[in-house]
Amino acid sequence: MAYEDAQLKRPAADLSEVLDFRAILHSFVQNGTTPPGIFKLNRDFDRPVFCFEERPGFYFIPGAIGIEEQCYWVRESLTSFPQPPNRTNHNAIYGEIQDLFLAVQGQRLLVEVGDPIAAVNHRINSDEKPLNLDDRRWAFMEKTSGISNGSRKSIDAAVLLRKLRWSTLGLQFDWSKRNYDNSLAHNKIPDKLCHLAKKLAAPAVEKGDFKPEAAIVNYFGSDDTLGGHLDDMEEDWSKPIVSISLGCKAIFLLGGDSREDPPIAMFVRSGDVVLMAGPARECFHGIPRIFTNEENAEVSPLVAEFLRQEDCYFVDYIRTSRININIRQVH
Ligand SMILES: O=C(O)CCC(=O)C(=O)O
Ligand SMILES: [Fe+2]
Repeated sequence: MAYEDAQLKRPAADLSEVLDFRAILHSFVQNGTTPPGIFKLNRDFDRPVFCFEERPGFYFIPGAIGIEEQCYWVRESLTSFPQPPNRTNHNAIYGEIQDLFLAVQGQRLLVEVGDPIAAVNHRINSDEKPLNLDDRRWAFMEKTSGISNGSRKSIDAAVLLRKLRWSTLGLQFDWSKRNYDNSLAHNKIPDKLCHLAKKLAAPAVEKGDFKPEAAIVNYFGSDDTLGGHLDDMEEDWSKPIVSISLGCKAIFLLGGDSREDPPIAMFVRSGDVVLMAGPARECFHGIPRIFTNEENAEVSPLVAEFLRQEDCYFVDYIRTSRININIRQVH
């Protein structure tokens, strides 16, 4: 996942060069035409599916997810997906964090509560089973509790949510070994996500079945990018990666199988779905830019839906963030 690629990282200077599949869909519906090098799949699916002549195995489904469903997946991405045993980028520093989003709503602080010296003293001075403070050294506390004063380290739950960069569902991906680690505790990928991924994957599944086993959820704040990379840790590359965009608009760069191939730049908006299967699994790709300013983020329908549901914490988050859920068959 971590192949840096200067070419893919560079933002497109001229946005008029960036392909806009919403406009492509619009003209296809109006007059049945597509730009040179792009065609619509002939087979019938719920929505038109577009492909590039020069990138077989890559599929773009504009507006594949409706607005209410987008809200549902944003909620899940912020509330249940980061819950243990799913791992997040915060695990390495804080250990398991339970109920991060509830803590944001409660305006709490994550406070370092474990005190290694107290634990040793406790062990020396008592016959009791030693306190297992090393397992849970951080806990959420009320800001008013006063415990954050003094020498204890603490961090605002809202800051932690901002710094959430990824969570992993189903089989857990070990970023240090760049591989799936079957021995790590995990839950099955949620049924609803499994059903959705199977349905979305259909245009890219020619034979056999697509079995969603793992997902990586990427969270992007305004300056976050994802460098050019390949997802090459899954066994069967004929199976697609199903990639769902939520929140702010971004630019997706699709390179070729060589770093020399000039990448194709396209906008990805909330509700768009990309599939990469077969030869497209060997295409470098990345996210060089997300748009968090109001006029370019194109997130207002989603914001309006959350406002209707009176969910200000979701609104605050999604106004300036993008979430990508990408689902994979591992074995
Ligand atoms: O954010 C995206 O649209 C792409 C994510 C991706 O390529 C990945 O997680 O491997
Ligand atoms: Fe990827």
